[in-house]
Formats: sequence, C-alpha cells, structure tokens
Amino acid sequence: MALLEISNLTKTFGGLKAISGVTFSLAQGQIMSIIGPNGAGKTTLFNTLTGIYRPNKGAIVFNGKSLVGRRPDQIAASGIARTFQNIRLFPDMSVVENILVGMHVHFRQNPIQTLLRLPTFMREEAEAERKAVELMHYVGLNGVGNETAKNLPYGMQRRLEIARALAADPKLLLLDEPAAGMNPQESEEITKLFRNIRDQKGITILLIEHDMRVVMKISEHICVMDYGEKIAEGSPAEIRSNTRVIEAYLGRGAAEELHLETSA
Ligand SMILES: Nc1ncnc2c1ncn2[C@@H]1O[C@H](COP(=O)(O)OP(=O)(O)OP(=O)(O)O)[C@@H](O)[C@H]1O
Repeated sequence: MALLEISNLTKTFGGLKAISGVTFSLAQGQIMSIIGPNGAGKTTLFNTLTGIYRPNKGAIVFNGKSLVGRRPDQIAASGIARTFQNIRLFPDMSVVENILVGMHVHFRQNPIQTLLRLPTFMREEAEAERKAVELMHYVGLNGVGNETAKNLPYGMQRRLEIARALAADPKLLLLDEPAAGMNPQESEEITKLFRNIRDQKGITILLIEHDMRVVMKISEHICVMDYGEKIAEGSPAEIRSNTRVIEAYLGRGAAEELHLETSA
C-alpha cells in the first residue's frame, strides 16, 4: 500500500495555478525526488502537504487517512516531518534544545506535571535528552550539544535541522533543498545520511533538490514539475533521457554529463 497518495491536487494563488492537477504516490520506504525549474510549484506542494495551504482541489491520503483540512500540528503528529529551504532553527537555543523542540509533538506531560516537576516529568525529560544526544550523534554532530545553534557552520546547521525533524519520529521526511549551499563533499556526505535514515530507520523520504548529482544518486523514483504540472515521472535513467524534461529543465549538456557520470 502507498504511504502517501496525492491525486489531482490543485492549489491556486489568485489567477496563478501553482499546482495543477498533480497525481503521484509514494511507497513505504521509498526515496523519491521532486525536481523542476524555479517556480514549478515544488515548495507549494510541500506547503500543501503539511497543512500550511489548503488545496483548492484534490486529495492527499497519508497512511490511509485524508490530510486535507487538517492543521500543520495535526499533520506533524500523524508522522510527517520536514526541513526548510532556508534553515529554520531556534538560533539562540542550544543544539540539544533545538532537537528537544522536535520531540514536543509526542510529549505526554500536562502543565501541572511540568510545573511541579513530578517524577513522571523528570523521567520523561531525562529520556528525551538522552534521545536528543543520540540523534545529534546520528546525524554526525559530535561534541556540540551545548553550542548555540546560530554559531554552528552552515553544513552543521543543516544536519541539526535533520536531527530535529527525526526527533518527531516521522514515517515520512520531507526535505526541501537539503544540499543547497553545500560543497560536493558535504552533499555526498548528506546523501549518505539520507540513505542511512531510510535503510536503518525505515523512514520514507521525499525531497526537493536542484543538485542533480544528489538526485540521480539517491532517488528510486523522480517526479518532474513545470508550471505547476507534473510533466514526467520515472526512474533516474528514464528522467535523464526524457526529452520533455531535458527541454524544460535539465538541458541537453547537463543530461549527457549526468548520463556519463552515472554510467562511469
Ligand atoms: N503564498 C504565495 N502567494 C502567491 N504566489 C505564490 C505563493 N507561494 C508561491 N507562489 C507562486 O507559486 C509558484 C510556485 O512557487 P514555488 O515556490 O512552489 O516554486 P518552486 O518550484 O518551489 O520554486 P524554487 O525552485 O524556486 O523554490 C510561483 O509562481 C510562486 O511565485
């Protein structure tokens, strides 16, 4: 059964169709990318999926339940976590505190327990901190638990965002341009991290990415958007040789280069 099924999804802003009748599905455990030129509607798709926008038409079914009309916090609690195109951390909080924020969707304490610092609260807090430190190590951040988030180098802030998303224990992870601003070595390392997240934690991944080396290396399936419409979908090899995708987005030179690199 598909974990996520999107059918005939449409989102307009005034007269502009940012998403126009898009249909695709994502199987449990799959890594899928959404690519396409600037303004194609990729981020709007994420914002519609996570309840920031309500679609004008269409259905979004996650884990057998409709998400249309549900609030972002309800959607997060149902198992969808995301990172953003522009990193959104709590800049003045520590690394561990930022990860703890990601866990709040599952905290069970009520305000009385918290205020009185009852044993249940203390136990849950200690357990949450232990889990936060574990996740910090998992994403490759070591010895920086007490550092203020804003003082971390850019690549480490990206990893921290991923740790915070994982802290919510998601079934589906949405990554919006996770390799943006990274050098080739950093993007290669982060690609490995995504594969580990899927292989070791069984988390399904949907990513928007402009770095075609990352996309072609990691994706099992690719969906291509242009002017709000899905213009193609398929395996990396199918997408690299799709004439419409080459014309709308990849360009002939880039497609040939990618073909040579991946067949080398
Ligand atoms: N809140 C909004 N109000 C009005 N128009 C919007 C809004 N959000 C997005 N748009 C428009 O919808 C279209 C799709 O934008 P979107 O950001 O989803 O594209 P994208 O594929 O993510 O682009 P990029 O690769 O540059 O991030 C664009 O024309 C954009 O200007």
